[in-house]
Amino acid sequence: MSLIEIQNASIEFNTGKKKKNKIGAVVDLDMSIDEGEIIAVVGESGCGKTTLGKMIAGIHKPTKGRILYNEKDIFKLKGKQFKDYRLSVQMVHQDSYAALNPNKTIYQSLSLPLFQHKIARNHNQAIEILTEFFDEVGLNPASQFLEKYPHQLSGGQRQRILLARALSVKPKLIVADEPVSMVDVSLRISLLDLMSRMNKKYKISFVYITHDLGTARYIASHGRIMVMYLGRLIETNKIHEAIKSPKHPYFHALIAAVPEADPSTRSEYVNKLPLRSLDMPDLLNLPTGCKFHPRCPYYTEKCVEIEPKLMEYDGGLVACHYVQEINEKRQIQKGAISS
Ligand SMILES: Nc1ncnc2c1ncn2[C@@H]1O[C@H](COP(=O)(O)OP(=O)(O)OP(=O)(O)O)[C@@H](O)[C@H]1O
Repeated sequence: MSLIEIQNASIEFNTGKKKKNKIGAVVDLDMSIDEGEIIAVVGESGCGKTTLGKMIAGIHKPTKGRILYNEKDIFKLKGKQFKDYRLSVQMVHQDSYAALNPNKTIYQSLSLPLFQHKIARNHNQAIEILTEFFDEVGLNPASQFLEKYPHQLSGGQRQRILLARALSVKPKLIVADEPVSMVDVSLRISLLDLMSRMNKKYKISFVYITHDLGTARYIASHGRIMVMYLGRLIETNKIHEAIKSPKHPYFHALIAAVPEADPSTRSEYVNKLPLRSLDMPDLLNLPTGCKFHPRCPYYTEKCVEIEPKLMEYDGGLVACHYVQEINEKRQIQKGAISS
């Protein structure tokens, strides 16, 4: 049984007073998250990753569709039950400075949810719980950090504190939205390792949101990837399979655009896919049919007219009318190169 099941969910935002000013940040999305699973959600800026994350965390209510948690619709949960859901799904944001109240010490900020949700009944219990999780995230002795204000800590330390805060309320799922993008490159791996450890030790599921395929591959090495384009899920599969052999032309182009430090480790898809346009369409003025067709080198009239649905292909799901033909073409090209 899935921990969370998202069924045909959409989120629209009004960007002006008129109906035509509505944008679909997430469109008809289906997805399930299993206990202990790590899913990386990738895509270009503005494709709806954060909106999806906030929807999973119960912050944005879908304008259509449902989110089930242990088979119950979370937006039909009342009072304490909804609060419990919000506690079970924690969100860690990229900007650790904005996520912490600058006028409160770390202890004041982190003990508040513990008291609110009766996880700690007094100061000593709160200190005990926070010390345990500060140790867990490598911030020891905890006393050295608890009395500090956010500005007195480094970005890496603040991000660890956010992870300790999330852990302290014993979540089932952490939605980590670009959690390492504002941290020094040298510290990124240790934070990703920390999340992997949390996943294994506490069986916490992770939805890891990023535009960086390298960190996605690292953290979700045994998990799944979901590729989003203009609010739509366009490809999903086990991450290794997907990166080794992307199926949707957009995902192929995304992978081919990643610079590799060691060219010998490049995947066979490193050959650039010459896109017809580098620009993303405007969400207020979307193309007809397949939303990728104005950029796709393989498009036909069918793509202009009909939006493809996700369909099973080679162990994953892909939303492309010509996935089979394109894949065959690639195999032939690959054969020609290697012979
Ligand atoms: N509260 C809001 N009101 C109106 N529009 C919004 C709101 N939140 C997001 N959007 C719009 O929805 C679209 C998707 O935004 P979202 O932040 O989910 O994308 P993203 O993939 O996370 O981007 P990034 O990687 O830049 O954070 C964008 O066009 C954004 O401007």
